[in-house]
Amino acid sequence: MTAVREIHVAVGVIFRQGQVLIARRPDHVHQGGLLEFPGGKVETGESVQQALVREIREETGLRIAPDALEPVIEIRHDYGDKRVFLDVWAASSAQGSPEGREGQEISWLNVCDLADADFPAANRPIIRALRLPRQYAITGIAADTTAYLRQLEQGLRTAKPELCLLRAPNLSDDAYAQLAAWSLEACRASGARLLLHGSASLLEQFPAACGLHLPWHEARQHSARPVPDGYLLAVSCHNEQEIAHAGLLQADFITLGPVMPTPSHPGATGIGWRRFRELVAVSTVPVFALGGLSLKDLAEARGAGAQGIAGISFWWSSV
Ligand SMILES: Nc1nc2c([nH]c(=O)n2[C@H]2C[C@H](O)[C@@H](COP(=O)(O)OP(=O)(O)OP(=O)(O)O)O2)c(=O)[nH]1
Ligand SMILES: [Mg+2]
Repeated sequence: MTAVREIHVAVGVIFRQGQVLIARRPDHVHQGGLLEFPGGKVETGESVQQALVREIREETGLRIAPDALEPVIEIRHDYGDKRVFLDVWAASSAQGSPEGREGQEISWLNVCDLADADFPAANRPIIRALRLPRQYAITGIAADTTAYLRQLEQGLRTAKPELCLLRAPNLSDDAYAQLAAWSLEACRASGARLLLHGSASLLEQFPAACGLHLPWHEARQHSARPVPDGYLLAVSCHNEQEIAHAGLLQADFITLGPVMPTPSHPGATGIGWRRFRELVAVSTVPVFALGGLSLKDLAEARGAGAQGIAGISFWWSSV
């Protein structure tokens, strides 16, 4: 049997005033009746940007400039009857008023109102990516609890991270729980979302947390998503097999690294950007680059297909 050819699809997330343009696929086509981001197949000889400009024009009448496109995520998905490579780009300055030029219904929706079940299955990670920021701020060490809380509040105030992880692997469960209670309060007050790090039972103890980040030794013990969809689920991954497992668990995102050598994992050499890019390509969920990175590395990370960068040093001063 010959393998089914993968279809390269240019997908456009068009933003206007905080909303995104959504169309309904005609009933008779593949994945018909479901909602979609406008776009279509990349034709021979076209770049993905050229294809997107053309498809958006044909389907909606909107004009977008190819150099205003920003990469969002790349997704490979096998529908059984079709294999697609969704090459997803965002545009925030489309010209004109959109119309469904192929007779399709179109509308502007808020990202928080996009429901997985209304879209083709391959779209789940696109929706996840649109809800995630470019930085994932991980707590570092501090001399004692007072210093930790002072550092957390200072980091929240100055770097204003939207998404944080309370990582303190050397603490006892009780000490971690105490820090979690305080940190949740500090994050709530500053509008940041906080994930807790450890086992799934943490969310039963702290239902007000925004999600759970599983270290690999916890993730490997699960064979299905251990938290409800309303929470974020993150997994620490280091290789292809772990990335596949995170996909199976329907993680909302993963961290992957260390990309560069880092003081928090002494002895581990970085995988480097080339290997990082190869591993991102096999992930079916958004990926944050982790390990020895600073904000200067964000462009490199995004160029390698990452959602953004994760780390300690860009928001946490060392003691
Ligand atoms: N445009 C678009 N296609 C998607 C999304 N999600 C998803 O799985 N797909 C799949 C469905 C199709 O198999 C493929 C895109 O095909 P398409 O029907 O848009 O292609 P096209 O505009 O070139 O249409 P046609 O000229 O071949 O009729 O990608 C999405 O959000 N937007
Ligand atoms: Mg199309």
